[in-house]
Amino acid sequence: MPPLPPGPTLLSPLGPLLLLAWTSFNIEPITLAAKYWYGSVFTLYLLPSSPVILVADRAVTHRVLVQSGAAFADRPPTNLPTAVFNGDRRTITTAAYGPLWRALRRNLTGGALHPSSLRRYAAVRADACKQQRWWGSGRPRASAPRRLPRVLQDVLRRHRRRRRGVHHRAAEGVPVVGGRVPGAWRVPAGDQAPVPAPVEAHDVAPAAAGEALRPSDTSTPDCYVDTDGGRNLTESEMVSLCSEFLSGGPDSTVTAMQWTMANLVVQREVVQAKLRAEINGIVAGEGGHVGEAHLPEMPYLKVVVLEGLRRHPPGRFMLPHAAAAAEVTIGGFSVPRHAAVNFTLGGMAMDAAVWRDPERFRPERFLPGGEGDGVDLTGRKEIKMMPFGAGRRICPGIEASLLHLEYFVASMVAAFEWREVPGEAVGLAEKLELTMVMRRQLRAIVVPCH
Ligand code: HEM
Repeated sequence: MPPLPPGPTLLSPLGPLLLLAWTSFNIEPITLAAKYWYGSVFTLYLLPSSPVILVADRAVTHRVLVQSGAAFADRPPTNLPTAVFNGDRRTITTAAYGPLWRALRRNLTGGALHPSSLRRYAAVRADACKQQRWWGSGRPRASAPRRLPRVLQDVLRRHRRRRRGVHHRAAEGVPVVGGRVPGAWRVPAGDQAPVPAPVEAHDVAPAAAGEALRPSDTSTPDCYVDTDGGRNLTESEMVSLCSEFLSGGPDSTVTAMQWTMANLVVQREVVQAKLRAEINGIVAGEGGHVGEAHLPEMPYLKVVVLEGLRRHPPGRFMLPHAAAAAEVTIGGFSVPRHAAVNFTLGGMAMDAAVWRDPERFRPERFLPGGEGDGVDLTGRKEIKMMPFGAGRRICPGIEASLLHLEYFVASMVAAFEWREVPGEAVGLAEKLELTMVMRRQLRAIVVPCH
């Protein structure tokens, strides 16, 4: 077999110390230096026994994730803490590439995240926007950071419907433990492709944690996996699935939204004013209220959101991938079966070979004639930026996230002018938490426009 990709051996003893010392330790600068010294495929030993193979080249990433199909669509085995929190590889994010992963993912994309489902929740989003009206006091407020996560989580969590008198409470279709748990798809046993089939809803009384689930409603609610080979999901599996849905999704979206709003505050007179002019031109006759039907008519809004995702991708790496078979190579180097393989998603979006003046927030680069014109976020043809990943494991929340970003950014800009607090310049320094957030939270004066 060819050797592992080269990499800094010094990190082998230092890696665990760095990780222990800083839980939010950002390895991005190390990957930049490693790329310089070792080329675009290299190995980092953040834990001595677990090499991470990093790919820092757009063309190689395209070959590995898109052209090679499923070759790198697996995930590495989970360590103990991840297994505790993620139901031992029984969530979409952690499941091995295979029938369970396919079933879980199809249930999400064909159900809760299906465009028709997303459309159905337009009223919840509109309601969330109405609740923001109190922001417009003209006084400085840390509005965006405090309210945005709540607004989005409201949207994702409080999807209420009444069917035949039964009140379902579900997070875009994900069962909520402790409330009413909607039924879901049955995953057939064996290796055949899972065929979704609705099964009954269940009711978990809040006080009855641990008790058996009782069928309570035979309507067909939004779905999630309920059974696997004929068995019910355990409560801990349900919690893991709910948590996967409710934590990563809103967190990444809110992060992207805050960065976009921050840049709109910094460039109030140019970018924000241009965006408001576009929005007003479309919604002026409707009291400034943005409806989702208006969004396709707003090309500048789209490029503002794209530039936010390019300049400040919430994650700088993907979730770790792994080879789906033994004896696989990348760029002539060996990739052991269960080794983590990752991609420098953040670095690629700042690649000066593609992006002119990449540090600058400049939405115009995505307009006709610009270097980002026609960019494909799924990276099917080529990878220029990939805030949602690429290939088989690409983020299934991509459409939902773009809708939320466009709708909320447009609504916030239509309703308020966002101004810098005098004497308090908006800082664009970063801090690594679950996602790459603003080191100093955005504070802005929001002035009602209507
Ligand atoms: C701006 C918002 C978001 C960004 C930037 C983002 C980004 C990503 C990235 C980079 C990955 C890793 C892809 C890979 O490993 O190849 C991912 C995976 C995933 N995302 Fe998102 N995401 C966002 C929103 C959401 C939302 C709203 C949901 C669902 C409600 C979601 C659910 C998932 C799931 C389940 C996976 C795992 C996919 C798999 O392993 O097959 N994400 N996301």
